[in-house]
Amino acid sequence: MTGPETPRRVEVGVDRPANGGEAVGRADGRVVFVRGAIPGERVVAEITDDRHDSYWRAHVVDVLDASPHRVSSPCPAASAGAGCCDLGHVDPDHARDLKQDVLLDVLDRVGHLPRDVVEGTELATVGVRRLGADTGWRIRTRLAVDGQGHPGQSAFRGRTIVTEPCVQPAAGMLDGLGDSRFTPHSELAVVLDADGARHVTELAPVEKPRRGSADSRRRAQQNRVRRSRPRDRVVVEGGANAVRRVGGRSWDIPVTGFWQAHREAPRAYSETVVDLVGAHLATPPRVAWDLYGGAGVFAGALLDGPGDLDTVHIVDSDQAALAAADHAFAGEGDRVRTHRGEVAARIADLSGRPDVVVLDPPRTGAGERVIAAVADARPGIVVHVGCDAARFARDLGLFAERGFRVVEIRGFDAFPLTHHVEAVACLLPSATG
Ligand SMILES: C[S@@+](CC[C@H](N)C(=O)[O-])C[C@H]1O[C@@H](n2cnc3c(N)ncnc32)[C@H](O)[C@@H]1O
Repeated sequence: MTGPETPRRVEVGVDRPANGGEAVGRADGRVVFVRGAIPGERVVAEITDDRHDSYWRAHVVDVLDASPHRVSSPCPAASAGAGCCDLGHVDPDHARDLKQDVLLDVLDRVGHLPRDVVEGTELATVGVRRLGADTGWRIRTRLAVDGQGHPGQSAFRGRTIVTEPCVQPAAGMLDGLGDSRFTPHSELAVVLDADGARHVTELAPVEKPRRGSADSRRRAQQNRVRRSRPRDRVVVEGGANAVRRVGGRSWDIPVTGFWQAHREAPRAYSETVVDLVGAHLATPPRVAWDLYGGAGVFAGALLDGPGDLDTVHIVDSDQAALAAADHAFAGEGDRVRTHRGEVAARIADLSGRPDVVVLDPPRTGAGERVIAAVADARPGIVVHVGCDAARFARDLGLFAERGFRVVEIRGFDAFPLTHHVEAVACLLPSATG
Protein backbone atom coordinates (compact mmCIF):
# COMPACT_ATOMS: atom_id res chain seq x y z
CA MET A 1 0.00 0.00 0.00
CA THR A 2 1.31 3.44 -0.87
CA GLY A 3 0.92 6.11 1.82
CA PRO A 4 0.96 9.86 1.42
CA GLU A 5 4.47 11.29 1.23
CA THR A 6 4.16 13.28 4.46
CA PRO A 7 2.38 11.33 7.21
CA ARG A 8 -0.88 13.06 8.00
CA ARG A 9 -3.10 12.61 11.04
CA VAL A 10 -6.83 13.22 11.42
CA GLU A 11 -9.26 12.96 14.32
CA VAL A 12 -12.11 10.57 13.46
CA GLY A 13 -15.26 9.38 15.18
CA VAL A 14 -15.93 5.87 13.85
CA ASP A 15 -19.42 4.43 13.92
CA ARG A 16 -19.68 1.18 11.98
CA PRO A 17 -17.59 -1.89 11.10
CA ALA A 18 -16.31 -2.50 7.57
CA ASN A 19 -15.98 -5.88 5.86
CA GLY A 20 -12.17 -5.79 6.07
CA GLY A 21 -12.07 -5.38 9.88
CA GLU A 22 -11.65 -1.59 9.90
CA ALA A 23 -14.08 0.84 11.53
CA VAL A 24 -15.61 3.52 9.32
CA GLY A 25 -15.90 7.23 10.06
CA ARG A 26 -15.62 10.58 8.26
CA ALA A 27 -12.96 13.27 8.25
CA ASP A 28 -12.50 16.31 5.98
CA GLY A 29 -15.54 15.29 3.92
CA ARG A 30 -14.19 11.83 3.19
CA VAL A 31 -15.03 8.35 4.39
CA VAL A 32 -12.11 6.93 6.42
CA PHE A 33 -11.51 3.22 6.99
CA VAL A 34 -9.54 3.01 10.22
CA ARG A 35 -7.63 -0.15 11.06
CA GLY A 36 -7.37 -0.79 14.81
CA ALA A 37 -10.45 1.29 15.75
CA ILE A 38 -13.73 0.01 17.22
CA PRO A 39 -17.12 1.50 16.23
CA GLY A 40 -18.13 4.08 18.83
CA GLU A 41 -14.57 5.32 19.40
CA ARG A 42 -12.96 8.66 18.72
CA VAL A 43 -9.38 8.20 17.55
CA VAL A 44 -6.41 9.94 16.02
CA ALA A 45 -5.55 8.09 12.83
CA GLU A 46 -2.61 8.29 10.47
CA ILE A 47 -3.57 8.17 6.80
CA THR A 48 -1.92 5.26 5.02
CA ASP A 49 -3.62 5.55 1.62
CA ASP A 50 -4.98 8.81 0.15
CA ARG A 51 -5.07 7.82 -3.51
CA HIS A 52 -8.86 7.80 -3.78
CA ASP A 53 -11.10 10.86 -4.05
CA SER A 54 -13.91 9.51 -1.93
CA TYR A 55 -12.14 7.61 0.87
CA TRP A 56 -8.91 7.23 2.79
CA ARG A 57 -7.38 4.35 4.66
CA ALA A 58 -5.76 4.98 8.01
CA HIS A 59 -4.59 3.28 11.18
CA VAL A 60 -5.04 4.24 14.81
CA VAL A 61 -2.18 6.06 16.50
CA ASP A 62 -4.10 7.28 19.57
CA VAL A 63 -7.47 6.43 21.12
CA LEU A 64 -9.24 9.53 22.49
CA ASP A 65 -12.53 7.90 23.60
CA ALA A 66 -12.07 4.16 24.01
CA SER A 67 -14.85 1.63 23.44
CA PRO A 68 -15.80 -0.45 26.51
CA HIS A 69 -15.04 -3.43 24.25
CA ARG A 70 -11.37 -2.48 23.78
CA VAL A 71 -8.93 -5.03 25.27
CA SER A 72 -5.21 -5.50 25.17
CA SER A 73 -4.49 -7.87 22.26
CA PRO A 74 -3.51 -11.37 23.43
CA CYS A 75 -1.38 -11.81 20.29
CA PRO A 76 2.32 -10.87 20.56
CA ALA A 77 2.74 -11.20 16.78
CA ALA A 78 -0.13 -8.79 15.97
CA SER A 79 1.13 -6.36 18.62
CA ALA A 80 4.51 -6.44 16.85
CA GLY A 81 2.91 -5.58 13.49
CA ALA A 82 1.92 -8.95 11.99
CA GLY A 83 -1.25 -9.11 9.92
CA CYS A 84 -2.66 -12.14 11.79
CA CYS A 85 -5.00 -11.10 14.66
CA ASP A 86 -6.41 -7.84 13.26
CA LEU A 87 -9.32 -7.83 15.76
CA GLY A 88 -7.20 -8.86 18.75
CA HIS A 89 -7.92 -5.46 20.35
CA VAL A 90 -11.68 -6.20 20.49
CA ASP A 91 -13.28 -8.33 23.20
CA PRO A 92 -14.11 -11.56 21.25
CA ASP A 93 -17.86 -11.55 22.06
CA HIS A 94 -18.13 -8.03 20.70
CA ALA A 95 -16.00 -9.00 17.68
CA ARG A 96 -18.63 -11.67 16.90
CA ASP A 97 -21.33 -8.97 17.12
CA LEU A 98 -19.34 -6.82 14.68
CA LYS A 99 -19.03 -9.75 12.26
CA GLN A 100 -22.79 -10.29 12.51
CA ASP A 101 -23.32 -6.56 11.70
CA VAL A 102 -21.02 -6.82 8.68
CA LEU A 103 -22.80 -9.92 7.35
CA LEU A 104 -26.26 -8.39 7.79
CA ASP A 105 -25.06 -5.18 6.15
CA VAL A 106 -23.61 -6.85 3.03
CA LEU A 107 -26.59 -9.19 2.69
CA ASP A 108 -28.72 -6.05 2.44
CA ARG A 109 -26.40 -3.78 0.39
CA VAL A 110 -24.67 -6.34 -1.85
CA GLY A 111 -27.14 -9.25 -1.92
CA HIS A 112 -30.28 -7.06 -1.92
CA LEU A 113 -31.97 -9.72 0.14
CA PRO A 114 -35.33 -8.74 1.62
CA ARG A 115 -34.88 -7.76 5.27
CA ASP A 116 -37.80 -9.89 6.48
CA VAL A 117 -36.09 -13.03 5.07
CA VAL A 118 -32.72 -12.29 6.62
CA GLU A 119 -34.27 -11.19 9.92
CA GLY A 120 -35.78 -14.65 10.46
CA THR A 121 -32.45 -16.47 10.12
CA GLU A 122 -30.23 -17.76 12.91
CA LEU A 123 -27.58 -15.24 11.88
CA ALA A 124 -29.96 -12.39 12.78
CA THR A 125 -31.65 -13.94 15.81
CA VAL A 126 -28.72 -15.72 17.51
CA GLY A 127 -25.64 -14.12 15.94
CA VAL A 128 -22.33 -15.58 14.84
CA ARG A 129 -21.73 -18.96 16.55
CA ARG A 130 -18.63 -19.49 18.65
CA LEU A 131 -16.83 -22.71 17.70
CA GLY A 132 -14.62 -23.04 20.80
CA ALA A 133 -11.79 -21.18 22.51
CA ASP A 134 -10.75 -17.89 20.90
CA THR A 135 -7.04 -18.81 20.91
CA GLY A 136 -5.31 -22.06 19.95
CA TRP A 137 -7.99 -22.97 17.37
CA ARG A 138 -5.81 -23.15 14.26
CA ILE A 139 -4.53 -26.56 13.07
CA ARG A 140 -3.16 -25.45 9.69
CA THR A 141 -0.92 -22.45 9.07
CA ARG A 142 1.73 -21.02 6.76
CA LEU A 143 4.83 -19.29 8.10
CA ALA A 144 7.05 -16.99 6.07
CA VAL A 145 10.84 -17.40 6.38
CA ASP A 146 13.06 -14.31 6.47
CA GLY A 147 16.41 -13.77 4.79
CA GLN A 148 18.27 -15.32 7.75
CA GLY A 149 16.09 -18.44 7.81
CA HIS A 150 13.87 -17.48 10.81
CA PRO A 151 10.18 -18.45 10.45
CA GLY A 152 7.42 -16.04 11.45
CA GLN A 153 4.30 -14.12 10.50
CA SER A 154 4.32 -11.63 7.64
CA ALA A 155 3.95 -8.03 8.75
CA PHE A 156 0.69 -6.31 7.87
CA ARG A 157 2.58 -3.76 5.79
CA GLY A 158 5.95 -4.15 4.18
CA ARG A 159 7.98 -7.26 3.64
CA THR A 160 9.33 -7.82 7.13
CA ILE A 161 8.68 -10.99 9.10
CA VAL A 162 7.58 -10.87 12.71
CA THR A 163 9.06 -13.64 14.84
CA GLU A 164 6.90 -13.05 17.96
CA PRO A 165 4.34 -15.88 18.31
CA CYS A 166 0.73 -15.67 17.12
CA VAL A 167 -1.96 -17.05 19.47
CA GLN A 168 -4.08 -18.70 16.77
CA PRO A 169 -2.10 -21.97 16.30
CA ALA A 170 -3.01 -24.90 18.56
CA ALA A 171 -0.85 -25.48 21.65
CA GLY A 172 2.53 -26.95 20.77
CA MET A 173 2.03 -26.56 17.03
CA LEU A 174 4.93 -24.15 16.53
CA ASP A 175 7.12 -25.31 19.44
CA GLY A 176 10.82 -25.21 18.63
CA LEU A 177 10.40 -24.02 15.02
CA GLY A 178 11.81 -20.62 15.95
CA ASP A 179 15.06 -22.31 17.05
CA SER A 180 15.55 -23.98 13.66
CA ARG A 181 16.80 -22.35 10.47
CA PHE A 182 15.09 -22.87 7.13
CA THR A 183 15.85 -21.91 3.55
CA PRO A 184 15.80 -18.09 3.39
CA HIS A 185 12.59 -16.73 1.80
CA SER A 186 10.92 -20.16 1.74
CA GLU A 187 7.54 -20.82 3.34
CA LEU A 188 6.55 -23.46 5.90
CA ALA A 189 3.26 -25.35 5.82
CA VAL A 190 2.60 -26.53 9.39
CA VAL A 191 -0.35 -28.74 10.37
CA LEU A 192 -1.50 -30.76 13.36
CA ASP A 193 -3.23 -33.97 12.29
CA ALA A 194 -6.23 -35.70 13.88
CA ASP A 195 -3.91 -37.61 16.26
CA GLY A 196 -2.10 -34.44 17.37
CA ALA A 197 1.09 -35.17 15.38
CA ARG A 198 2.84 -32.23 13.73
CA HIS A 199 3.85 -32.15 10.06
CA VAL A 200 6.07 -29.46 8.55
CA THR A 201 6.80 -29.05 4.83
CA GLU A 202 9.09 -26.35 3.43
CA LEU A 203 8.02 -24.78 0.13
CA ALA A 204 10.79 -23.36 -2.04
CA PRO A 205 11.03 -19.57 -2.37
CA VAL A 206 8.87 -18.09 -5.13
CA GLU A 207 11.12 -16.94 -7.96
CA LYS A 208 11.38 -13.13 -7.91
CA PRO A 209 10.17 -11.26 -11.03
CA ARG A 210 13.11 -10.29 -13.22
CA ARG A 211 13.79 -6.58 -13.52
CA GLY A 212 13.20 -5.37 -17.03
CA SER A 213 11.09 -3.36 -19.35
CA ALA A 214 7.98 -5.59 -19.40
CA ASP A 215 4.82 -3.50 -19.20
CA SER A 216 2.53 -3.90 -16.19
CA ARG A 217 0.13 -6.30 -17.98
CA ARG A 218 2.95 -8.60 -19.00
CA ARG A 219 4.45 -8.42 -15.52
CA ALA A 220 1.08 -9.30 -13.96
CA GLN A 221 0.73 -12.24 -16.36
CA GLN A 222 4.30 -13.43 -15.56
CA ASN A 223 3.52 -13.18 -11.83
CA ARG A 224 0.32 -15.24 -12.26
CA VAL A 225 2.23 -17.94 -14.13
CA ARG A 226 4.99 -17.94 -11.49
CA ARG A 227 2.48 -18.23 -8.63
CA SER A 228 0.59 -21.09 -10.27
CA ARG A 229 3.75 -23.18 -10.88
CA PRO A 230 4.11 -26.11 -8.47
CA ARG A 231 6.80 -25.24 -5.91
CA ASP A 232 9.53 -27.64 -4.84
CA ARG A 233 8.83 -28.94 -1.36
CA VAL A 234 10.75 -30.79 1.30
CA VAL A 235 9.22 -32.63 4.25
CA VAL A 236 10.96 -31.26 7.34
CA GLU A 237 8.99 -33.11 10.00
CA GLY A 238 6.26 -35.80 9.99
CA GLY A 239 4.92 -36.89 6.60
CA ALA A 240 3.84 -35.31 3.33
CA ASN A 241 0.21 -36.10 4.26
CA ALA A 242 -1.78 -35.63 7.47
CA VAL A 243 -4.68 -37.78 8.65
CA ARG A 244 -7.95 -35.91 9.12
CA ARG A 245 -11.20 -37.23 10.57
CA VAL A 246 -14.76 -36.03 10.46
CA GLY A 247 -17.59 -38.18 11.81
CA GLY A 248 -16.60 -41.79 11.22
CA ARG A 249 -14.54 -41.06 8.10
CA SER A 250 -10.88 -40.25 7.60
CA TRP A 251 -8.84 -38.60 4.86
CA ASP A 252 -5.10 -38.41 4.07
CA ILE A 253 -4.60 -34.76 3.08
CA PRO A 254 -1.35 -33.25 1.75
CA VAL A 255 0.22 -30.94 4.34
CA THR A 256 0.28 -28.24 1.67
CA GLY A 257 -3.34 -28.87 0.62
CA PHE A 258 -6.61 -27.31 1.76
CA TRP A 259 -8.25 -28.27 5.03
CA GLN A 260 -10.38 -25.97 7.19
CA ALA A 261 -8.04 -24.01 9.48
CA HIS A 262 -10.28 -24.15 12.57
CA ARG A 263 -10.13 -27.46 14.40
CA GLU A 264 -13.93 -27.60 14.81
CA ALA A 265 -14.96 -26.24 11.41
CA PRO A 266 -15.21 -29.45 9.29
CA ARG A 267 -17.44 -31.10 11.91
CA ALA A 268 -19.58 -27.97 12.44
CA TYR A 269 -20.12 -27.30 8.72
CA SER A 270 -20.78 -30.98 7.90
CA GLU A 271 -23.39 -31.22 10.65
CA THR A 272 -24.94 -27.98 9.39
CA VAL A 273 -25.17 -29.25 5.80
CA VAL A 274 -26.88 -32.49 6.92
CA ASP A 275 -29.12 -30.63 9.36
CA LEU A 276 -30.30 -28.08 6.76
CA VAL A 277 -30.92 -30.73 4.10
CA GLY A 278 -32.86 -32.87 6.63
CA ALA A 279 -34.93 -29.88 7.78
CA HIS A 280 -35.81 -28.38 4.40
CA LEU A 281 -35.83 -31.12 1.76
CA ALA A 282 -39.16 -32.98 1.72
CA THR A 283 -37.78 -36.36 0.57
CA PRO A 284 -34.39 -37.99 1.26
CA PRO A 285 -31.83 -36.98 -1.42
CA ARG A 286 -30.68 -39.47 -4.06
CA VAL A 287 -28.18 -37.35 -6.01
CA ALA A 288 -25.88 -34.66 -4.57
CA TRP A 289 -23.22 -32.34 -5.97
CA ASP A 290 -20.34 -31.26 -3.73
CA LEU A 291 -18.93 -28.30 -5.72
CA TYR A 292 -15.54 -26.92 -4.69
CA GLY A 293 -15.64 -30.13 -2.67
CA GLY A 294 -11.91 -30.59 -1.97
CA ALA A 295 -11.45 -34.10 -0.56
CA GLY A 296 -15.22 -34.47 -0.14
CA VAL A 297 -15.92 -33.70 3.51
CA PHE A 298 -19.50 -32.69 2.71
CA ALA A 299 -19.89 -35.63 0.33
CA GLY A 300 -18.99 -37.92 3.25
CA ALA A 301 -21.47 -36.18 5.54
CA LEU A 302 -24.27 -36.51 2.96
CA LEU A 303 -23.45 -40.21 2.37
CA ASP A 304 -23.71 -40.82 6.10
CA GLY A 305 -26.73 -38.54 6.61
CA PRO A 306 -30.37 -39.55 6.61
CA GLY A 307 -31.54 -41.25 3.42
CA ASP A 308 -29.60 -43.39 1.04
CA LEU A 309 -27.70 -41.38 -1.56
CA ASP A 310 -27.26 -43.10 -4.91
CA THR A 311 -24.53 -40.75 -6.12
CA VAL A 312 -22.49 -37.78 -5.00
CA HIS A 313 -20.35 -35.88 -7.49
CA ILE A 314 -17.33 -34.01 -6.12
CA VAL A 315 -15.89 -31.25 -8.31
CA ASP A 316 -12.59 -29.52 -7.51
CA SER A 317 -9.63 -28.11 -9.40
CA ASP A 318 -7.02 -29.63 -7.05
CA GLN A 319 -5.78 -33.00 -8.22
CA ALA A 320 -4.30 -33.90 -4.82
CA ALA A 321 -7.59 -33.18 -3.03
CA LEU A 322 -9.47 -35.42 -5.45
CA ALA A 323 -6.85 -38.16 -5.09
CA ALA A 324 -7.49 -37.98 -1.32
CA ALA A 325 -11.23 -38.25 -2.04
CA ASP A 326 -10.77 -41.25 -4.33
CA HIS A 327 -8.76 -42.98 -1.61
CA ALA A 328 -11.15 -42.08 1.22
CA PHE A 329 -14.24 -43.24 -0.70
CA ALA A 330 -12.67 -46.30 -2.36
CA GLY A 331 -15.15 -48.55 -0.55
CA GLU A 332 -18.17 -46.66 -1.88
CA GLY A 333 -17.84 -47.91 -5.47
CA ASP A 334 -19.81 -45.82 -7.98
CA ARG A 335 -21.63 -43.81 -5.34
CA VAL A 336 -18.81 -41.22 -5.30
CA ARG A 337 -17.59 -39.69 -8.56
CA THR A 338 -14.81 -37.13 -8.69
CA HIS A 339 -14.41 -34.52 -11.44
CA ARG A 340 -11.25 -32.48 -11.74
CA GLY A 341 -11.33 -28.96 -13.14
CA GLU A 342 -12.97 -25.57 -12.84
CA VAL A 343 -16.51 -25.87 -11.51
CA ALA A 344 -17.74 -23.49 -14.21
CA ALA A 345 -16.47 -25.87 -16.91
CA ARG A 346 -17.10 -29.27 -15.31
CA ILE A 347 -20.65 -28.63 -14.13
CA ALA A 348 -21.94 -29.33 -17.65
CA ASP A 349 -20.65 -32.93 -17.30
CA LEU A 350 -22.87 -33.62 -14.29
CA SER A 351 -25.94 -34.97 -15.99
CA GLY A 352 -29.30 -35.33 -14.28
CA ARG A 353 -31.14 -33.29 -11.70
CA PRO A 354 -29.40 -33.05 -8.31
CA ASP A 355 -31.52 -33.15 -5.17
CA VAL A 356 -28.80 -31.32 -3.21
CA VAL A 357 -26.06 -28.94 -4.33
CA VAL A 358 -23.45 -27.84 -1.81
CA LEU A 359 -21.09 -25.05 -2.89
CA ASP A 360 -18.01 -24.10 -0.84
CA PRO A 361 -16.04 -21.76 -3.11
CA PRO A 362 -12.78 -19.96 -2.26
CA ARG A 363 -12.86 -16.29 -1.18
CA THR A 364 -13.71 -15.11 -4.68
CA GLY A 365 -17.12 -16.81 -4.39
CA ALA A 366 -18.90 -18.90 -7.03
CA GLY A 367 -19.99 -16.06 -9.34
CA GLU A 368 -22.62 -15.68 -12.00
CA ARG A 369 -21.67 -18.47 -14.41
CA VAL A 370 -21.60 -21.20 -11.76
CA ILE A 371 -24.76 -20.01 -10.03
CA ALA A 372 -26.65 -19.82 -13.33
CA ALA A 373 -25.58 -23.40 -14.12
CA VAL A 374 -26.62 -24.63 -10.65
CA ALA A 375 -30.00 -22.87 -10.95
CA ASP A 376 -30.54 -24.36 -14.44
CA ALA A 377 -30.01 -27.85 -12.96
CA ARG A 378 -33.11 -27.24 -10.77
CA PRO A 379 -31.76 -28.69 -7.49
CA GLY A 380 -34.24 -29.42 -4.71
CA ILE A 381 -32.04 -27.56 -2.21
CA VAL A 382 -28.81 -25.53 -2.25
CA VAL A 383 -26.40 -25.13 0.66
CA HIS A 384 -23.95 -22.31 0.04
CA VAL A 385 -20.84 -21.89 2.21
CA GLY A 386 -18.87 -18.63 2.10
CA CYS A 387 -15.72 -17.31 3.76
CA ASP A 388 -15.90 -13.78 2.35
CA ALA A 389 -18.94 -11.85 3.51
CA ALA A 390 -19.38 -9.65 0.42
CA ARG A 391 -18.90 -12.46 -2.13
CA PHE A 392 -21.22 -14.70 -0.09
CA ALA A 393 -23.90 -11.95 -0.16
CA ARG A 394 -23.38 -11.39 -3.90
CA ASP A 395 -23.78 -15.13 -4.59
CA LEU A 396 -27.00 -15.34 -2.55
CA GLY A 397 -28.31 -12.33 -4.49
CA LEU A 398 -27.52 -14.15 -7.76
CA PHE A 399 -29.48 -17.19 -6.55
CA ALA A 400 -32.39 -14.91 -5.57
CA GLU A 401 -32.43 -13.41 -9.08
CA ARG A 402 -32.83 -16.95 -10.42
CA GLY A 403 -35.85 -17.83 -8.30
CA PHE A 404 -34.24 -19.22 -5.12
CA ARG A 405 -35.15 -17.95 -1.69
CA VAL A 406 -33.04 -18.06 1.44
CA VAL A 407 -34.59 -20.10 4.24
CA GLU A 408 -31.66 -20.09 6.70
CA ILE A 409 -28.30 -18.41 7.24
CA ARG A 410 -25.87 -19.42 9.98
CA GLY A 411 -22.69 -17.56 10.84
CA PHE A 412 -19.60 -19.24 12.35
CA ASP A 413 -16.70 -17.60 14.13
CA ALA A 414 -14.23 -19.84 12.35
CA PHE A 415 -11.39 -17.28 12.54
CA PRO A 416 -11.48 -15.79 16.07
CA LEU A 417 -9.39 -12.64 16.69
CA THR A 418 -9.58 -11.80 12.97
CA HIS A 419 -12.28 -10.04 10.94
CA HIS A 420 -12.91 -13.17 8.87
CA VAL A 421 -16.19 -15.02 9.27
CA GLU A 422 -17.79 -18.07 7.65
CA ALA A 423 -21.45 -18.28 6.73
CA VAL A 424 -23.70 -21.09 5.51
CA ALA A 425 -27.00 -20.43 3.73
CA CYS A 426 -29.78 -22.78 2.75
CA LEU A 427 -31.84 -21.90 -0.34
CA LEU A 428 -34.91 -23.48 -1.90
CA PRO A 429 -36.46 -22.98 -5.32
CA SER A 430 -39.26 -20.45 -4.80
CA ALA A 431 -42.15 -22.77 -5.56
CA THR A 432 -41.27 -25.18 -2.71
CA GLY A 433 -40.93 -25.37 1.03
C1 LIG B 1 -12.93 -23.37 0.67
S1 LIG B 1 -12.21 -24.78 -0.06
C2 LIG B 1 -13.45 -25.99 0.33
C3 LIG B 1 -13.03 -27.42 0.26
C4 LIG B 1 -13.95 -28.41 0.96
N1 LIG B 1 -15.36 -28.12 0.78
C5 LIG B 1 -13.61 -28.53 2.43
O1 LIG B 1 -14.37 -28.01 3.27
O2 LIG B 1 -12.58 -29.14 2.75
C6 LIG B 1 -12.41 -24.42 -1.74
C7 LIG B 1 -12.00 -25.52 -2.70
O3 LIG B 1 -12.27 -25.04 -4.01
C8 LIG B 1 -11.25 -25.47 -4.89
N2 LIG B 1 -11.30 -24.50 -6.00
C9 LIG B 1 -10.93 -23.20 -6.01
N3 LIG B 1 -11.28 -22.61 -7.16
C10 LIG B 1 -11.91 -23.56 -7.92
C11 LIG B 1 -12.53 -23.56 -9.19
N4 LIG B 1 -12.59 -22.46 -9.94
N5 LIG B 1 -13.08 -24.71 -9.63
C12 LIG B 1 -13.01 -25.84 -8.89
N6 LIG B 1 -12.48 -25.89 -7.65
C13 LIG B 1 -11.93 -24.76 -7.17
C14 LIG B 1 -10.00 -25.51 -4.07
O4 LIG B 1 -9.08 -26.45 -4.59
C15 LIG B 1 -10.55 -25.92 -2.68
O5 LIG B 1 -10.48 -27.31 -2.53
